[in-house]
Amino acid sequence: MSVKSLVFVTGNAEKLREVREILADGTPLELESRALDLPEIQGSTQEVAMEKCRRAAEIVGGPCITEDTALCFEALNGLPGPYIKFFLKGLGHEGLNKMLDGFETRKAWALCTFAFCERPGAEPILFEGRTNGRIVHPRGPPKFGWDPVFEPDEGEGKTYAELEPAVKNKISHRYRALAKLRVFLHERQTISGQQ
Ligand SMILES: O=P(O)(O)OP(=O)(O)OP(=O)(O)OC[C@H]1O[C@@H](n2cnc3c(O)ncnc32)[C@H](O)[C@@H]1O
Ligand SMILES: [Mg+2]
Repeated sequence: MSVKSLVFVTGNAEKLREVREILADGTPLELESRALDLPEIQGSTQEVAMEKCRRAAEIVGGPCITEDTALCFEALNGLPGPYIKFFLKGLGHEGLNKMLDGFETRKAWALCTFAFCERPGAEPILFEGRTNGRIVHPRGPPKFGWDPVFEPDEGEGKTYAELEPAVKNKISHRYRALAKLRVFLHERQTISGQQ
C-alpha cells in the first residue's frame, strides 16, 4: 500500500500531535503540516469548518485538511460550541465551570469536524466525531486546552487530561472524526493505489 501525503493546516501543535498519534496505528497517511492560524467566521460548526478549509485550500494551492473543535454545553443549547477557544482564553477552566452554575445540567459534548478540500474553489467535505461527557472542576495536567474540565462518559470518571493519551485517543471526538475521514480517503484511493 503506498503512502499518501496530505497537508494539514492548523496553528495548534497539540492537535497535530494527537492526529499523528492516532494515525500511527499503521494508517498509510503522512501529514505535512502548515502552521497557519486561519481566520474563522461566525456560524454553525459546519459553516466555520467549511469556510476555514476553503481558505486553507486557496493558500495551499491544492488538497488539504483542516480541523475544528467545538465544546458544547447542553444547558446552553450547544454554546460555546465553535467559540470555545475564546471562552477558554477569556474565562479559564474555573470560569467555564461558573458559566454552568445555576443550570440543572453540566452535560457537554466535544465535537470535532475535519474538512477535506480537494483543490482551491472546490466544496469541502466534512467528517464529524462526537464524544459525550460533562464539565467538571479542573483535574489533571493542563497541557491541552479544556482537557482538564471535560470528563468523557467513557473515561471511567477521569477527565481527558487525567487519561493516558492512548486512552483519550481511543474515545475522543478527534479519533471518531478521523476514523470517518480515513474511510473516505481510503475509498477514494487517496491512500492506496494511484492518485
Ligand atoms: O488552527 P486551528 O486548527 O484552528 O487550531 P485552534 O487552536 O484555533 O483550534 P480551534 O479553532 O478548533 O479551537 C478549539 C479550541 O479548543 C481547544 N481544543 C481543541 N481540541 C482539544 C482537545 O482535544 N482537548 C482540549 N482542548 C482542545 C483548542 O486549544 C482551542 O482553544
Ligand atoms: Mg482556530
